[in-house]
Amino acid sequence: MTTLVVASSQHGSTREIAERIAEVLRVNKGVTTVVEDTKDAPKWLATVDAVVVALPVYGGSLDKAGKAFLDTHRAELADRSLFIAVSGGSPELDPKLQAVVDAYGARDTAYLRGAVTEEKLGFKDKMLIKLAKGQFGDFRNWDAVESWGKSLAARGAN
Ligand SMILES: Cc1cc2nc3c(=O)[nH]c(=O)nc-3n(C[C@H](O)[C@H](O)[C@H](O)COP(=O)(O)O)c2cc1C
Repeated sequence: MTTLVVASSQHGSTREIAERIAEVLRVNKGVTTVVEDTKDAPKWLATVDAVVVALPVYGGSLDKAGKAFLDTHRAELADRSLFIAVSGGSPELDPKLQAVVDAYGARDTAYLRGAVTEEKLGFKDKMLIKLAKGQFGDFRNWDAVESWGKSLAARGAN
């Protein structure tokens, strides 16, 4: 059985989280994994039993491509073990967004802090972060990422 890890990522930090989740499942739990972006992930859906979707928060909403993947494939995902990881710059996930995430009926969800790297952002995005009084930095907690990733093996990602 293969676990599909879908990485919806605009600047790469959520992709690295998705890759680390896939790596710990593979190395520590012997699970066959594949990591794909939202464009290439659909072709795997028919052949996998478990799907982990990792997507960031942008401008107070779930990343458009990641949310579109969850919405478009809702029926197929309902027949599989689904896990959702949200990444964001804020210390905590807005409860309104948590409610949106919960509505997908995943077996488990996690909020894993991401990275807001000033050098990777264009002028407009930098201004948006500054206006929102957001912080720049790499807030990813790799211990939390790995421990959540490993925990999925006992809950259907195997
Ligand atoms: C323009 C912009 C808007 C953002 N808006 C939010 C936000 O509303 N809430 C939040 O928690 N993080 C916000 N972030 C932080 C991102 O969620 C974080 O940088 C995430 O790790 C980005 O993932 P990516 O590198 O895979 O694109 C924002 C980042 C940018 C650049």
